[in-house]
Amino acid sequence: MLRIAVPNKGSLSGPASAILHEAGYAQRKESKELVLVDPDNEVEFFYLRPRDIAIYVSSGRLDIGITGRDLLLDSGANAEEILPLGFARSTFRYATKPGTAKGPEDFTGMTIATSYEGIVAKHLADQGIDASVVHLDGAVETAIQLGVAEIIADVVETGTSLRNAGLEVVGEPILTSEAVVIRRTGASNEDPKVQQFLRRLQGVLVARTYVMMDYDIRAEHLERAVALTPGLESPTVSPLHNEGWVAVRAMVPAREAQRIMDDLYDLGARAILTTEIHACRL
Ligand SMILES: Nc1ncnc2c1ncn2[C@@H]1O[C@H](COP(=O)(O)OP(=O)(O)OP(=O)(O)O)[C@@H](O)[C@H]1O
Ligand SMILES: O=P(O)(O)OC[C@H]1O[C@H](OP(=O)(O)OP(=O)(O)O)[C@H](O)[C@@H]1O
Ligand SMILES: [Mg+2]
Repeated sequence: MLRIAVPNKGSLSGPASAILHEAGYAQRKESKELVLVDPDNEVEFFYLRPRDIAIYVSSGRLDIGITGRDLLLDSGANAEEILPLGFARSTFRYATKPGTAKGPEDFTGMTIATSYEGIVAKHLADQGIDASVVHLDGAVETAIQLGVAEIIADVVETGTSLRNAGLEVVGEPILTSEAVVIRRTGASNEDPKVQQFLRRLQGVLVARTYVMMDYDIRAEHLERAVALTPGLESPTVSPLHNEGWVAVRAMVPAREAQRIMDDLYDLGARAILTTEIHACRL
């Protein structure tokens, strides 16, 4: 059985279970369940604290895990990223009250509060900055108001939490994060069960990113239409009963679908349809 770690709480938990469910795996019905066996797919899911997942995976007791890139790096665990998943996107940044510092070079002698001590200590050491780091579990934005630190280093998504605390980002982002699939560093790439798991998740990512587009067009405009909808390999072109017309079918990026439909219409295409893709293997 493939043993997989899944976040049990926080921002990663819901979307991680959702992508696994879309990929055809059984998922827990209740947030208190800690282990779930999916016998049909020969997989066992362990619902663990997101912060602990890299440690379990690096121990070799679990084959793979879903966690945040920032949590993986912070843990210092012997695990590596094998597939980015595109959700729980954020940046990790320093922030402070306006006027405190222009950049990390001004942090010398100051105290930085964070839940990600590993990332911050390494970043400061790499930059040769001599500052103290104080570890807090969460809600670190309040640490400045309460005088525990002059600077914070935290996850920033929309920036709302910082704004509400009267803080502003300082310096460049330390890193950009998203949910990722991880495995023990150097673990075999060839395990067919792991390969199948990754193909299924990739299939969901593609199905989320693309739509299927169908349209009819006069054969003389086909080349220009196909340039707009090149598909992944090459579009399917079928004859229509009406002579001089063909039907075209191709995958297109969902984000661009409306613009492509407008351009196809202007070229003379008609009966332009898009349909959602539910699953795929590339
Ligand atoms: N607002 C957010 N937007 C996107 N990703 C986030 C956000 N907050 C946290 N994350 C990501 O979630 C992961 C941290 O998960 P964790 O469960 O420790 O914290 P959380 O999601 O803030 O939950 P909580 O603080 O409620 O326990 C990290 O990868 C982090 O980048
Ligand atoms: O830029 P934003 O969109 O505001 O998102 C970022 C905030 O979200 C997370 O906090 P969370 O609500 O999980 O609380 P926590 O600080 O206790 O983890 C994170 O720690 C930031 O505080
Ligand atoms: Mg949080």
